[in-house]
Amino acid sequence: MRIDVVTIFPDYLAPLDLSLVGKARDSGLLDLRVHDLRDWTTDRHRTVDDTPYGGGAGMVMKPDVWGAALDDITGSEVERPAHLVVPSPAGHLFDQRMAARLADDPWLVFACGRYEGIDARVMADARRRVRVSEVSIGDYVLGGGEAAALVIIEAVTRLLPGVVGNPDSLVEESHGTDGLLEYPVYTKPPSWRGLDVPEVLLSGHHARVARWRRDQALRLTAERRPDLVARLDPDALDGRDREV
Ligand SMILES: N#Cc1c(-c2ccc3cc[nH]c3c2)n[nH]c1N
Repeated sequence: MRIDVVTIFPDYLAPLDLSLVGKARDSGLLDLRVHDLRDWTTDRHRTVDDTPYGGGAGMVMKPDVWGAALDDITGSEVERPAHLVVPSPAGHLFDQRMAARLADDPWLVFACGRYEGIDARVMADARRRVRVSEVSIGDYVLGGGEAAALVIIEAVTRLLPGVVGNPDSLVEESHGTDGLLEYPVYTKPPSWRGLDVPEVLLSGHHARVARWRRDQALRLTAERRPDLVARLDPDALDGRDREV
């Protein structure tokens, strides 16, 4: 997979050199390139914003600068279709299912806005040539798209084949395929500051451990995310294996 990120704060994306995403880059599983939007400005002040039509506070990012940048980047490979991902508070809500869909794309280009956002004609023009998705990582306000790009890139990269050592670990986790929150986890010592690991986890009885974990996942999901419970398959709720 190739990922390009366009931003006026390239250093904001420095964490993508580390850990899981850094390893994916080093191993060649991920070709990630970060671009400074100001490289496409043409004035001596390297201006990327201007006042909003219709008035109002703040500034809007200029279409001509973004257009030049996206033309260069998305036009650089004809054999691979680019998918433009634009973090936006007005975007479709990002979730694990969207992460899985994006992980199937061969090429993602992130356009990270700042100020009051990117001139809407940039996305309208891009839609003439490439797939465009405006995506939000949640119902709160950030100062720009870079933090969202970090979140989305990490969630997508870890789903790429070969990135996570044990693919099984992708299954049993919060918001994984069973739609439940993850059960509590423990490691040595068996007792710590007077707090003991639940006995069942020390029993070696795999079926009981599995049942306990599912019960915990159901309990936590019901307590913390009743909205996810509403979406569950009723047959899956009791955790019994059934012949299909
Ligand atoms: N994704 C996302 C966002 C944003 C966001 C994204 C881009 C810009 C550009 C200027 N301000 C922004 C806020 N706020 N909250 C979210 N969940």
